[in-house]
Amino acid sequence: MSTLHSPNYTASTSSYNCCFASSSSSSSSSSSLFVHYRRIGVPSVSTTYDQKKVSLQYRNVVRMQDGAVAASAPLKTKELKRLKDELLSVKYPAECKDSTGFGSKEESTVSITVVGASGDLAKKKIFPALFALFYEDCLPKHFTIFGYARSKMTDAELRNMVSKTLTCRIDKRENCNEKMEQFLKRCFYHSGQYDSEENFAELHKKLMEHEGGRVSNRLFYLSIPPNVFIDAVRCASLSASSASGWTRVIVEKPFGRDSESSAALTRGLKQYMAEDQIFRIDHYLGKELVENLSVLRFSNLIFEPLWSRQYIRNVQLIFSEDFGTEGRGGYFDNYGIIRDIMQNHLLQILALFAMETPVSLDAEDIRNEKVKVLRSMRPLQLGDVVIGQYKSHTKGGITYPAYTDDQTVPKDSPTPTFAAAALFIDNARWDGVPFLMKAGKALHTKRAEIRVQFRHVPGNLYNRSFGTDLDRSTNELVIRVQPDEAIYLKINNKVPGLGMRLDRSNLNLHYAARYSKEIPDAYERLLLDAIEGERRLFIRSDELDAAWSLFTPLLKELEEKKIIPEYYPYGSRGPVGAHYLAARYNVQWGDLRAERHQTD
Ligand SMILES: NC(=O)C1=CN([C@@H]2O[C@H](COP(=O)(O)OP(=O)(O)OC[C@H]3O[C@@H](n4cnc5c(N)ncnc54)[C@H](OP(=O)(O)O)[C@@H]3O)[C@@H](O)[C@H]2O)C=CC1
Ligand SMILES: O=C1O[C@H](COP(=O)(O)O)[C@@H](O)[C@H](O)[C@H]1O
Repeated sequence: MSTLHSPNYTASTSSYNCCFASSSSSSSSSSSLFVHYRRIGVPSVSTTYDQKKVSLQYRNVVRMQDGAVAASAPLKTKELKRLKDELLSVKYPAECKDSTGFGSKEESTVSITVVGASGDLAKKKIFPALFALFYEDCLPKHFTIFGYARSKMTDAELRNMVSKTLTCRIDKRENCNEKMEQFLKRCFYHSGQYDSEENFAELHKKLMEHEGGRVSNRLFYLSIPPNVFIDAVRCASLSASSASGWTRVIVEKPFGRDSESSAALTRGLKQYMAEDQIFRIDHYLGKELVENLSVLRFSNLIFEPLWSRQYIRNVQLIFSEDFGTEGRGGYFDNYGIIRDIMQNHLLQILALFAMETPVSLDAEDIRNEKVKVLRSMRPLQLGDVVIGQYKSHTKGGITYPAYTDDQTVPKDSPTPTFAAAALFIDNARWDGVPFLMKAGKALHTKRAEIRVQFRHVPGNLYNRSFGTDLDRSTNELVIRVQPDEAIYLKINNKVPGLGMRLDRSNLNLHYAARYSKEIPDAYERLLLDAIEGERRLFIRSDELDAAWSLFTPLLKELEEKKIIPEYYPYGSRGPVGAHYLAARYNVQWGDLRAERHQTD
């Protein structure tokens, strides 16, 4: 057993505590080393961490589950010392990356303006994500946050509003209140119109005061309705751009309603900003398990060889919410579930799932592959789509509203709140494999997952043991994006005992059990990436065009033919038509099958 001694490496040059354990004593010629270092709160955004260097030089150094580093193979004392020195000179990145985007750390500053700061998204997601980044020391030393909206508010009122939605990580609550106060002191407010260059010029003046003559980098987060996107970008660009550093804009969806309006929006934005200044956000790309999709595929030998029509029978992308459009009916009625979820979140996941191996992890290489796969897809056919809308339902004495009970929704609205669709990728890898999507509001459960159903084992010796439902014997890989993140693979195994009975079990990577760390919110990752100029998780304009060309003809047809949605009760499993659609491709929805068979 290793003994643990902690030389408490908190020298001023190091931001980490280290502890070393040796198998005998530290003076022995051969020791095993256990190094655990933990950040102690010094901002590390400009530190560098060369993991490659460490792993090349010390092949027996491995990263552990909680970010610790361990070297369990015996090391010579000289090596041990060299490793110690090396590790102390290398800074651990925590969850933050190199700050190359910030310019020289001491000289530059980042100003983040949340345009539409009085709104729902700003309160619910953007300010909490910025606070989480601050809490994790991921923001640069010099930063300022401005809220901008038409509502009249003082700085104190903004801080009061923002403070109501801030929370600290549940796994690390040290100095929580203190950190919140420090954060709120860096938040300010300016009231103005979205189309007023004059009002943005006033904002510019205030930003300059806070920037104090440093190189200024400016990020505008457009958390406003799409009809004012271009006005706000024009004013920000003409009156509040940085003269010395970068200026970037994060644009929230919806990016148009169809190919034409999306192209018009892109043209409008590009009048004032270059493509590399525009960060189109799809927050599903920032979710932990969506980020992990490429790691799973490209860093495990066992998956990639199976990742094609040869072994995969169908892929299912499932999104469901157990609440309706409450409060957002006005927005939703103009878009519907296909535009709200399928054309962006689910399609983005599909592209990452199905793309070819990119040349590198560079943003452009990944986005090139995503565009290729989107362009290989067949536009959706009306016959391959089922739409639904939720109706009122009473359960346990509680009456849940119909979609059209919302005051902001017309009584006769045909807008779908549910849709299921079969999509196809006409390329060599995926020819003939149905990709089934299902998205709905006011269903019985909240979940987002990817289900990969594999083919039957040819000539399976154990077929007799499975009874009549042979589909139950096929392997299924489930990537549960939320809630309760997990990746599990269903396999067949023998029930222990003298007989020969088969069972189905899950090989399960359950995140909560495996990692004690709280999973960051998608907006944290994406905001940090935008600050750092990392575009990998943002949508490029040609990707957007390709995505819209798949859905626009269908959306037009649905609207022109005034297709009536199939009604389903609030809190149900959705329209039965979705089952017929799946059955046409010889598929059973994995989520519903899982509910029928507890072990699935
Ligand atoms: N809320 C959410 O969960 C999500 C939102 N989005 C997108 O993010 C953006 C912001 O969403 P959200 O915060 O919900 O939007 P809100 O409707 O809350 O609008 C944000 C702010 O914009 C201003 N505003 C509202 N309506 C108008 C209007 N007609 N003309 C000009 N200004 C207006 C208001 O500020 P003031 O009156 O003070 O100027 C409001 O506080 C939208 O594009 C939305 O589609 C995307 C994903 C999820
Ligand atoms: O973009 C949107 O996403 C949310 C769901 O996001 P999640 O992170 O909570 O899963 C959805 O409710 C909303 O309608 C849609 O606009």
